[in-house]
Amino acid sequence: MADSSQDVIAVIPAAGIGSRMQTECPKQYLHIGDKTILEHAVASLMAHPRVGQTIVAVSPNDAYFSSLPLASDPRVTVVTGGKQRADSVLAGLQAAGDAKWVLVHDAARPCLHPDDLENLLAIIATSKVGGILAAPVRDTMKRGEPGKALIAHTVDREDLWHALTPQLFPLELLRSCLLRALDEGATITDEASALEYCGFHPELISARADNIKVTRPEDLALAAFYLTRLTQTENL
Ligand SMILES: Nc1ccn([C@@H]2O[C@H](COP(=O)(O)OP(=O)(O)OP(=O)(O)O)[C@@H](O)[C@H]2O)c(=O)n1
Ligand SMILES: C[C@](O)(CO)[C@H](O)COP(=O)(O)O
Repeated sequence: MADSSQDVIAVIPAAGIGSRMQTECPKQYLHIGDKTILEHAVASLMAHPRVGQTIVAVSPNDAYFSSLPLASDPRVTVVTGGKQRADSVLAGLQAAGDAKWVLVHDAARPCLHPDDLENLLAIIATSKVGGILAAPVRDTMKRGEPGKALIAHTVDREDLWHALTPQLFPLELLRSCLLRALDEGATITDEASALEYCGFHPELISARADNIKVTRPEDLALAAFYLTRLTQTENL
């Protein structure tokens, strides 16, 4: 029977190939300690009492997911992802039950801090549009000349943020915005961009910068370091 305190579902896009990581297996299946990056990412959401059904979108050619304990967890549903990240997220949403809100979290972000998840979920009490975890830009930002490694100008970093995940939205609103944006050929790199395309202004929830996405080879050691620190300080 569904638990009514679990009013949020989670969708984990995990159908990427990790081309920038240059490893043999997709990066979400690399191990940090005794778990894969995907398992760390899923566990960080499932640890929250409000999170119920968790939907993982994997590649049609995936050869790894079925051997993980997650594959036989009754709270986990697996779906086939698509060509782009947004297609994978949409495939996950199409398999969702009747929860009102959905958290979307990259399979490649294993270092989510529970306080950031709590801060994001807190907006459910006041928001009709949803929001995302984000980190204010710290460095001086340069715009390059198109196609050249030459500085065109310095970009004002005031009000500039790094978009992170999880991103939290009313399920039906996200589904309809993604369908419209994809149908109209918009560029959608995260869920918020689908809502922006449809005229909404999701909230920015200031979050820790150590919630990194493992993208390039050098990120793996950093993620392992952050995760060890998180496990030690939070007793996870
Ligand atoms: N068609 C796709 C592409 C990406 N993703 C997922 O979206 C998240 C963020 O994407 P990114 O870091 O770009 O992952 P990859 O696409 O795997 O990496 P790359 O761009 O280096 O190939 C990852 O969890 C990835 O598995 C997905 O579910 N479906
Ligand atoms: C969703 C995301 O992680 C937000 O930072 C990001 O957009 C994923 O894709 P990218 O191609 O690595 O930007």
